[in-house]
Amino acid sequence: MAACDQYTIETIGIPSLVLMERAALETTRLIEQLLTPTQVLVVCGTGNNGGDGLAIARMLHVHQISVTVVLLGDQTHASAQTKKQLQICDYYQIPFREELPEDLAGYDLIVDAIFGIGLSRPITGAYAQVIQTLNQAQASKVAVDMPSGLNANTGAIMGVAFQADLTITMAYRKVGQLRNKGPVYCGLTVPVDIGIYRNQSI
Ligand SMILES: NC(=O)C1=CN([C@@H]2O[C@H](COP(=O)(O)OP(=O)(O)OC[C@H]3O[C@@H](n4cnc5c(N)ncnc54)[C@H](O)[C@@H]3O)[C@@H](O)[C@H]2O)[C@@H](O)CC1
Ligand SMILES: [K+]
Repeated sequence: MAACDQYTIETIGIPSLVLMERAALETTRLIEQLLTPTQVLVVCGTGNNGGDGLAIARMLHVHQISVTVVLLGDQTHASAQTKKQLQICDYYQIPFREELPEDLAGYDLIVDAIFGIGLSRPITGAYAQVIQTLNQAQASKVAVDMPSGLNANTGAIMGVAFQADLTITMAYRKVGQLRNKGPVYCGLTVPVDIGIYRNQSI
């Protein structure tokens, strides 16, 4: 998948931010159609999966759906696209918090945009605690691209993983969604077309 992203961005020339906007548009559309949420908690990391989450939060906000954004990690280390999405959220005066709200009972939807296919090591510490707390909430749960903590290649749990009801995944299903713990942690998996394509050699 990373090779397909790279090919689309570097060889075909579609900018990364365009793909992110398409990912967020498709995800927001499905969330609104399938779940009609009213109070949404969007939990973001600082990689591009988090950038998807920030764009989704902004699109829900523009559609007058109440959103709370939690940004985990050091935003000075955020990817370029995620920094851009933070600036756009600033324009819309969408505030973000660095920790989960005490009480999650008021949310009818939680969106997991902490880690996607860039997860590279087991999840520990504050990230692990956040995921465990989210898993206990009553709200519906949507994962952006991958449930955070699920290995995209193997379907193994990397310490802890977000337990999704619905996973909206970009372009193609990942191997890890179909193997091992993948089906259990993804819930229903829906691939969406965001303009990423593979060439014959990938
Ligand atoms: N490349 C692109 O242009 C696109 C990417 N997209 C999204 O971007 C995601 C991939 O983005 P990235 O490659 O930035 O990766 P992620 O956003 O999945 O995560 C990468 C970040 O997490 C950190 N990290 C990894 N494992 C960790 C752990 N266990 N504990 C703490 N930090 C950890 C890494 O150091 C890095 O900063 C996709 O899953 C998809 O959601 C989409 O927006 C479509 C376009
Ligand atoms: K995720």
